[in-house]
Amino acid sequence: MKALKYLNQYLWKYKWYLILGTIFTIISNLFGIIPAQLVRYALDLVVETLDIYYLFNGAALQTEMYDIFAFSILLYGLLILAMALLKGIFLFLVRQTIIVMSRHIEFALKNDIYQHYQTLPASFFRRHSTGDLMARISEDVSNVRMYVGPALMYGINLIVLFFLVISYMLSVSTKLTLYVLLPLPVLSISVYIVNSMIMKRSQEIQKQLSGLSTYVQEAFSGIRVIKSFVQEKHSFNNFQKEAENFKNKSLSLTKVDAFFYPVIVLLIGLSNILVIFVGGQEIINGNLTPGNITEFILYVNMLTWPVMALGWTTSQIQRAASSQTRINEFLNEKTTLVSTKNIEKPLEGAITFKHVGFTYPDSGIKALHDFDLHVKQGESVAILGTTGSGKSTLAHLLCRLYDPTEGEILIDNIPMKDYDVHAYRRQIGYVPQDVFLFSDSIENNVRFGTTDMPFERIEQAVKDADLYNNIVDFPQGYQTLLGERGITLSGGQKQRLSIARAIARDPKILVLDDCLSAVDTNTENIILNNMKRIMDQRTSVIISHRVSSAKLADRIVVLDEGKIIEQGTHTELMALNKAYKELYEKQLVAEEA
Ligand SMILES: Nc1ncnc2c1ncn2[C@@H]1O[C@H](COP(=O)(O)OP(=O)(O)OP(=O)(O)O)[C@@H](O)[C@H]1O
Repeated sequence: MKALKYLNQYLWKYKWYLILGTIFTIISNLFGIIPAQLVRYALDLVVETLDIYYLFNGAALQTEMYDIFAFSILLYGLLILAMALLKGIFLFLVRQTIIVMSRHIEFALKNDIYQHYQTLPASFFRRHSTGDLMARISEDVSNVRMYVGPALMYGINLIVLFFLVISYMLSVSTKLTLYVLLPLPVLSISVYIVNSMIMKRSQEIQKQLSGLSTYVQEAFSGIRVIKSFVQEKHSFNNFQKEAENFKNKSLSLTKVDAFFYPVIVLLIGLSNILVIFVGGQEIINGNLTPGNITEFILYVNMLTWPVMALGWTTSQIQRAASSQTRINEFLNEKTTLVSTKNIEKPLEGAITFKHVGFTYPDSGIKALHDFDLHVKQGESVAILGTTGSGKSTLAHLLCRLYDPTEGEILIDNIPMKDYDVHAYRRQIGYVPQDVFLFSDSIENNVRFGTTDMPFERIEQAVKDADLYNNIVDFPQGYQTLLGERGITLSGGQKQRLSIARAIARDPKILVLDDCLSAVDTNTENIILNNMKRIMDQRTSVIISHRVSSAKLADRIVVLDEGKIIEQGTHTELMALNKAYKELYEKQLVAEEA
């Protein structure tokens, strides 16, 4: 429950909706209660006037009396109708304030969570699955909205109605009020118990459903593998098992539902029987009128729905509390990638690694050991190494996706940590190993949020990445849609588009993480030569496991198990006759073969 305190700031922000909503709830309930008294007056009028009416049997006055009597009844009827109409109008206003407030809170909360997600470091996204992140920003926020919306609305309504109805009941008869209220706690508790059962089973169904959807999503994403390994039958059997589980869980919920509603109706019926029995005795004793009993029955029935809603409301609050706990868990995570000095200045591009060591926090794997390297401004350095030697880790550190666990990195002789994180990253062009393109046009993928980027710059970047000829061949050119809604580019085209995106931003430091692996050696040479031209006076770090990508660099650094084992130019390393030369010859033989 404590977790829900977090929402108070939003409730405070939209307090006027809440205050007005409460006022409208009081008014709408008043218009709901007054008709019960009108019914009492009308009924008592009928009972009393009928006796007098029959006394005047045959007299001319009887017709006159009938007219007055019929007019009064009609008036009561019209008044009741008017009250119902007014109640409806105010109920509409209640929803227009409290439910609207809940939608505003949902919107604000979603925005805050999304914004917060974006501040969190890469390690956070490694620890949590995308499904989990999505569930917290969608399903959990929806649960929380049910609390600040419908649950709050029914809660306020319940308090107001209880207070009003019980004071009206007490003003008529204390004894009858006590009898009437007797079954209500039982009703409330049983609704709560059954609701908790429903909630538990619904959650299980929800979990099973998300398992089922994940299975189906994965099966269709990997449909090519399933088909080529002729695993359709096996895949269907697995699906059937999951679906069977889902069916059984849904049936168990239906059982509870089917039992629940008749029990509620029975308990309400019991309250009504009590009113008629005890009230009937009171009428015989002359303490109450038939109008009073009718009024009471109306009151009891008025209380039933809110009492039923009490169980629902409490379980919604519980559900919201557990959802908010999950949301708070992420909101309380703070990024460790902060800057103390927030320096914002144009970079020149000199990079110094000083005894840098790095251990991945989640796996404990030490990816870099005592790494020392100085890259001059404008120099191009190739980092070469076997798989798992720590090359991508270097790229992550250069983009400040992680901070070194030992030593430090200096950029233009200033610790990287002192730069404002965003201002620093804006000057880095990063081409990741796993290319990621958005389901958008080619132009927007290159532009990527920089709305004021001139089209000529995009075109030049595309030409430098050797993608121009491919794009002009597409019927829609730069407006060609990619991803789910559009075409699928080949692996090499994707890599080149990703390079165009990085160079279009005119970065001071370019980090290419093995991003030429899917292009042929010829294209690789064209791109690297273009890169040499554009990156003149800028620094580039070219990470690769291919010698062909490395040999054009000013300097080559060979990495093994997170340590530098050789460095120098292509000619120097060839002369050294060690790891580089061995790799070069191996790859040359493979290429010739
Ligand atoms: N996010 C991560 N969390 C935990 N361990 C990681 C993570 N990324 C990499 N590692 C581990 O760190 C080591 C270095 O990985 P890295 O990706 O830097 O190698 P690499 O040289 O780029 O390899 P490749 O050429 O195959 O991409 C590996 O042992 C890897 O398993």
